Amino acid sequence: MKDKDIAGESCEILVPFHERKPLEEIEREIIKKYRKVLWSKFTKAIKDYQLVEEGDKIAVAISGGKDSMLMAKLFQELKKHNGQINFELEFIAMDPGYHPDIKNLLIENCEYLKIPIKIFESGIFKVVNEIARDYPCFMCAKMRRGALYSKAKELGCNKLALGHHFNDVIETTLLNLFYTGNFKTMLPKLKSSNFSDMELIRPLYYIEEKNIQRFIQNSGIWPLNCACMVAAKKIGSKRQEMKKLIEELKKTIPNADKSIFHSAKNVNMNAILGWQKNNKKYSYLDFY
Ligand SMILES: Nc1ncnc2c1ncn2[C@@H]1O[C@H](COP(=O)(O)OP(=O)(O)OP(=O)(O)O)[C@@H](O)[C@H]1O
Repeated sequence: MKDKDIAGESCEILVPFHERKPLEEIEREIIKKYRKVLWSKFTKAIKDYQLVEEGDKIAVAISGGKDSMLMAKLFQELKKHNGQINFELEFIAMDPGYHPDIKNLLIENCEYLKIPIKIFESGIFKVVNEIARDYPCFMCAKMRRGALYSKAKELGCNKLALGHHFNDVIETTLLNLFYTGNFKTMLPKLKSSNFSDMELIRPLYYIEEKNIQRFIQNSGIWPLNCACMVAAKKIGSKRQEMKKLIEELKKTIPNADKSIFHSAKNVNMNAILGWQKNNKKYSYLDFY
């Protein structure tokens, strides 16, 4: 069975262009054919934001989707080719209560790609379905983050890597702007507020989604497209709405995506009405 049969209705299906390529070829292409759009962007984010440091033990969170599978392979390549920094990797996959076919697809893909995942169960789908029917996505994301941090900590890791990429960053920025009226982006790393000595890192920060899709489809892999069993059929995705909006904007403003991304680096504090820091609100008039 192909996973298009089990995906939610609102999910985009990534259909491979051809049969699965041999693993050695997939690995080689990451650093050769996709050097500019994947490998260099991954290493640049790591360097710019010091995402990987000496002695780190990093829990790489694998959902089985295209983004986190690529992230796993990039980390494995980094370990192979980087001689300077000593770091260790754990690959963790949380089973929130997947359909058995989804779980099998996850396991089979990871076996083929030689990603040694540690799967653990959380029962999140069941809990969310029972106690948070009206806001399942919010609750699910919160519980998922907690479950991943706990597992990472249990394995002795000091960092948790998530597969958010460039487009997730700009979509989040616009979601905040349009739906909550604030300016807030997604950061490349942050300290956990609930788990001491744990950091969250996003090494795909500079990587564009279209290049991840191209790589995955060219590799011949069927990723998990949308494994949600709770909300997928109930709600349309606001993120999808932002994605479409950005595509429209790019037709007339080709660099719109890059400008949204860079705007979070170029905030002019002399032309800002108000801001929040550590839960405290400030107005520019406080400093007038
Ligand atoms: N069940 C899970 N087990 C482990 N990690 C997860 C799981 N679900 C999500 N993650 C992590 O959180 C990141 C963001 O999750 P989200 O659901 O937004 O992913 P996505 O955009 O569909 O990415 P992916 O293609 O990797 O699934 C994933 O890239 C992955 O690193």
